[in-house]
Amino acid sequence: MPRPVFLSLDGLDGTGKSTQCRLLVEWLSAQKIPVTQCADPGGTPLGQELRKLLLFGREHTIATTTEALLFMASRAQLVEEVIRPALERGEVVISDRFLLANVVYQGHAGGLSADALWQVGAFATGGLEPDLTLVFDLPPDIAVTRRNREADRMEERGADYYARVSTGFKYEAGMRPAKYRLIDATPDADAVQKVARREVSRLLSDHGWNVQE
Ligand SMILES: Nc1ncnc2c1ncn2[C@@H]1O[C@H](COP(=O)(O)OP(=O)(O)OP(=O)(O)O)[C@@H](O)[C@H]1O
Ligand SMILES: Cc1cn([C@H]2C[C@H](O)[C@@H](COP(=O)(O)O)O2)c(=O)[nH]c1=O
Repeated sequence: MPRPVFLSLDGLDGTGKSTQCRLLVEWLSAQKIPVTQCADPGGTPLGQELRKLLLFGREHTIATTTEALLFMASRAQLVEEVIRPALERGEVVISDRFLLANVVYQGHAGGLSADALWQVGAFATGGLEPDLTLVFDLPPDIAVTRRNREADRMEERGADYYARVSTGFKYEAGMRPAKYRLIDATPDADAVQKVARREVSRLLSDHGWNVQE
C-alpha cells in the first residue's frame, strides 16, 4: 500500500519553483497518482489574505519578527486545512515553499535566529516536515531577470538581501543532505524537470508508489 508523501520546492524568487511544481503535478496526475498542490504563503482563504498583506501591504510597517510570524500563521492554517487532510487521504502533497523559506528569508537574510525560527516553525506545523525539499539554485542576478513583473514587497529588497537568501538556502541544504536536494536551475525548464522527476521518482518508490519517470 503506497504511503503519503510530502514534498516541497523552494529557492530564490524567480528560480522556477511554480513552473516545476506545475510540471510535477501534470506528470503525477497523468499516472493517476493522487496529488494535492499548494502554495506557502497562501493556499487557504485566510492564507490568501495574509499573502496579500505580506507581499503587497505597503501601507504598514512590518517588523521582521511580525513578518516571520505572519508567514508562520499562514503555514499553520495551510497545514491544518489542506496538507494534513491530504496526507490523511494517502495523497502526495507538493507545496510551493514551506518552513525552510521562513528560516532563510527572515533568519539568514533578515537577521532573526534560524534556530528560533525552526522551533517556532515546529510549533506552527505541529512538527510536520516535508519528506524531501527540492531547493532550486540560480545566481541571484539571473533570478531577477527571470522575474518579468513588478517587484512585490519582498522582492524590493536589495541585492545584498538576496545574496544572503541564496547563501542561506545553500547552507541549510548542506546541513541536511538527506532532506534537501540542491538542483541547478540554470538549464531550461524541461532539463530541470528531468532532474526533479528523478528525485521525486526515487522518493515515491521508497514510499511504495509505482511511478514511471
Ligand atoms: N529553467 C528556466 N529557464 C528559463 N526561464 C524559466 C525557467 N523556469 C521558469 N522560467 C521562467 O521564469 C519565470 C519565473 O518562473 P516561476 O514563476 O516558475 O518562478 P518562481 O520561482 O515560482 O518565482 P516566484 O518565487 O517569484 O513566484 C517565468 O517567466 C518562467 O516561465
Ligand atoms: C514562505 C515564505 C516566503 N517568503 C517570501 C519568499 C517570496 O519572496 C515570497 C513568496 O512569494 P512566492 O511567489 O510564493 O515565491 O515570500 C518569506 O519571506 N518567508 C516565508 O516563510
